[in-house]
Amino acid sequence: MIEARGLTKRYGRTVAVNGLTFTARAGRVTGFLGPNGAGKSTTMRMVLGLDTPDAGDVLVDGEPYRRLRDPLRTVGAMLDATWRHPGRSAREHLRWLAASNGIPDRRADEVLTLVGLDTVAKKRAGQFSLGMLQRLGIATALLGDPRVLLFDEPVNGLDPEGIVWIRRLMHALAAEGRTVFVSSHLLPEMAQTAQDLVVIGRGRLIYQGTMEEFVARTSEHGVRVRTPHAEALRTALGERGAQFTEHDGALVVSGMDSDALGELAFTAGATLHELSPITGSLERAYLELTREATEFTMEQQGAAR
Ligand SMILES: Nc1ncnc2c1ncn2[C@@H]1O[C@H](COP(=O)(O)OP(=O)(O)OP(=O)(O)O)[C@@H](O)[C@H]1O
Repeated sequence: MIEARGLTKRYGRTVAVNGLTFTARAGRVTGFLGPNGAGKSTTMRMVLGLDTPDAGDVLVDGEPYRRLRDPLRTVGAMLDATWRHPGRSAREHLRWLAASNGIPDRRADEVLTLVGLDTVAKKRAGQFSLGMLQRLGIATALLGDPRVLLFDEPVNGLDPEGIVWIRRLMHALAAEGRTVFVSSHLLPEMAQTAQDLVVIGRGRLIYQGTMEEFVARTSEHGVRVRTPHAEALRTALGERGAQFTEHDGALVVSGMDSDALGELAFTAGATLHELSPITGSLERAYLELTREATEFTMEQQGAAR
């Protein structure tokens, strides 16, 4: 489990993280989302003791990182997959890390097999592709068999096969009871990977809860229709008191399901070229929520002046 309480970090006049409180639970994949510069990387660095908070604290399985007796066995992370020792092979790199942390040599081979790099274990990491480096970064995070895992943008630059592989791996790690905390800008991918969400904007918490609730609570639902007889349908909708908006030659009707709308169109003599229910999506919910947060913060700043 990761527990942040009132976590705050300033860089000069920039408040990168501002009173952030959240929990990432064990046995779940928690997506960490926010616009560029929202404070995600800074938060992750504080979880890992690489940055010191100005206020608040963050606990990993009940302890601040710096008090962990066996950090690599408690928490593993991949923050920047492009780092590697160019002259060392993947196996040498992992064995060196294992040796300096009291982890047996054979664990290096185990994690290389786990991430599918066993056939290139002796190749120098300087010659690795981005996808191979991502896998090596994940192998490094898994080396100490930790209960808590952090991944910052793990699917960046991966091909579709690599993306599916990472998604499955994260689900498997969470199913083993581990805490998996992952940031990504790829919302459709996150929608399939994360079970819980922590969303931040300008260093503050915007949402914490399940993916399902996030999408259901914030997203608009409705039915999209296209018809060459739009006027007839508008009149019928008006008589029924239904709410609708118009986008790109289509009507988006709320408060009616597609069955009722299809019947109404039929009675109004409006031929339908499209009748599609709009269900919530992570992308839509995310855009709505982060936009509000940005506007709110800007208003606050304006009022303070
Ligand atoms: N070492 C630093 N020195 C000064 N300012 C910093 C430093 N690190 C981060 N910041 C600032 O803190 C804010 C939060 O940055 P951070 O990198 O944590 O955001 P992020 O959510 O990870 O963004 P992105 O999605 O673009 O990676 C930004 O305004 C950034 O410019």
